[in-house]
Amino acid sequence: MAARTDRTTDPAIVADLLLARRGTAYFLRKLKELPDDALGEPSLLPGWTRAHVVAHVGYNARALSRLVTWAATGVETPMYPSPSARAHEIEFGATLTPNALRNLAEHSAVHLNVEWRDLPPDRWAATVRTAQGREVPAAETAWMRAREVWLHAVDLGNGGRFEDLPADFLGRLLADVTGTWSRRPDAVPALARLAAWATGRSAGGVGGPGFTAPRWL
Ligand SMILES: O=C(O)/C=C/C(=O)CC(=O)C(=O)O
Repeated sequence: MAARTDRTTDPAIVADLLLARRGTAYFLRKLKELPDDALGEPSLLPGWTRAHVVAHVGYNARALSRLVTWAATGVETPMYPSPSARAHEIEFGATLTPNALRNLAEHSAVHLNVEWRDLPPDRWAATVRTAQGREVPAAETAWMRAREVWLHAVDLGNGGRFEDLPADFLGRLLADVTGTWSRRPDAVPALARLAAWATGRSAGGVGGPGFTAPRWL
């Protein structure tokens, strides 16, 4: 019997799927390195334990699987019923046992992978709506997942570093951030500081006391 592989052969989608899958492997590796009793400790995200991060990453895979199902069937299947349902689910997830959390992270990733694998080539262009209300082609789910797994691997706070993340991921992440900031007047000061630093015109760096990066997602 032939091995089952992705039905899409579009080079851009194949590359994004690879980035998401490598990020998932990295996240799951950082999770495996954590002993059970470390999951209740704070993550690098304010107000979230590592258990919150793991629950969020698991539920994100389920939410993205719903978008892929939407693309496959044409039946609207939102990521989450509402922002409060999303927040409630993460709070609930953070109370799961370490074993259940590990299962959630792994099984949801496998499920998303199968949904991607089986999505017919012509359905990757189908429009779906994200939890932020953005209308995007289903192909964007691969990049959305890559962003979640690479960033939240660092947020686990057990040694994951931006320096370990692939350069193509970092470049695209910054393009996402600066793209969002350039459309938001309140974020222009941050954009200006970043541009000054990146072009070698600000020896003082980007941040500083009392200067917090504006939201980008
Ligand atoms: O990229 C977007 O428009 C939305 C992304 C998310 O909502 C990712 C999450 O924060 C999540 O799945 O909970």
